[in-house]
Amino acid sequence: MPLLTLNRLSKSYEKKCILDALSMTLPHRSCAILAGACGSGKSLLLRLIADLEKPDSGAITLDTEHQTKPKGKTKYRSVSLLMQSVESQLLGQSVWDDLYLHPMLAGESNDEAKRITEEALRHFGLWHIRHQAPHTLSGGQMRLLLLAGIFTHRSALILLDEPFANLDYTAVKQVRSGIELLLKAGKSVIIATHEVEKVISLANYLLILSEKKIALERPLTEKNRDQIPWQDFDLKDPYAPAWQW
Ligand SMILES: Nc1ncnc2c1ncn2[C@@H]1O[C@H](COP(=O)(O)OP(=O)(O)OP(=O)(O)O)[C@@H](O)[C@H]1O
Repeated sequence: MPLLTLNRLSKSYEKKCILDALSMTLPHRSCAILAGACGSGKSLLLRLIADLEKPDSGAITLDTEHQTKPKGKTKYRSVSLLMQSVESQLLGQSVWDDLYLHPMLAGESNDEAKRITEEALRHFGLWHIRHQAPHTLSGGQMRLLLLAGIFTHRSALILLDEPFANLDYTAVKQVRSGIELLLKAGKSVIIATHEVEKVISLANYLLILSEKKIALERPLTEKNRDQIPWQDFDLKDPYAPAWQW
């Protein structure tokens, strides 16, 4: 069974149809790029998968059979979403506090939450700035902090909405290394992005959203990436050097 199956999802706003009987599957251990033009519905699709909004019709099935579920009273999530508006998702007074909220909200004991927080901060290279206020971090550090929080969730599937928006090259590298840590931990990731070239070397699956549906869905490899009809969907950045990431 695939990790995620979407079956004929439809969604309209005030009679304007945005997604129309959209279907797709996502294999386990995927790092998928979700590409598509502005306004095609990428963010909406991620919100539907994260259960933040309901479709008008259709079904979403997630296979959590193999997910490590915590014992006892601890809650767990199946899907975590990093939204585009980064600052609105940072809640703590310090980097430490912000990360600590994740295991605390999941119902971990104080000691376990402290252990998880320290581990995630060290793992994501944020330990040295643990006393800094989140709103004083750079854009790349903010996203890393959010990825570190998601790392503690035990979610099977992680959704990232435009994780490279407004970042310089150093920050792009930081976010890419954060995504690599999530992948190494066995999580699957869907990355909605216009900046395909920044993540193509990490990705192993491609989803293109066009005309209210997934118009193209296939495994992505170094060998087949040049055969994808990127131009048909206006997705290859004419200003970026060929896939150099
Ligand atoms: N809550 C809402 N109410 C009305 N229309 C909405 C709502 N949310 C999204 N839309 C519309 O749905 C369409 C898809 O929006 P969405 O933000 O998902 O696109 P996108 O592909 O993520 O765009 P971008 O790449 O620019 O971020 C747009 O036309 C948008 O105006």
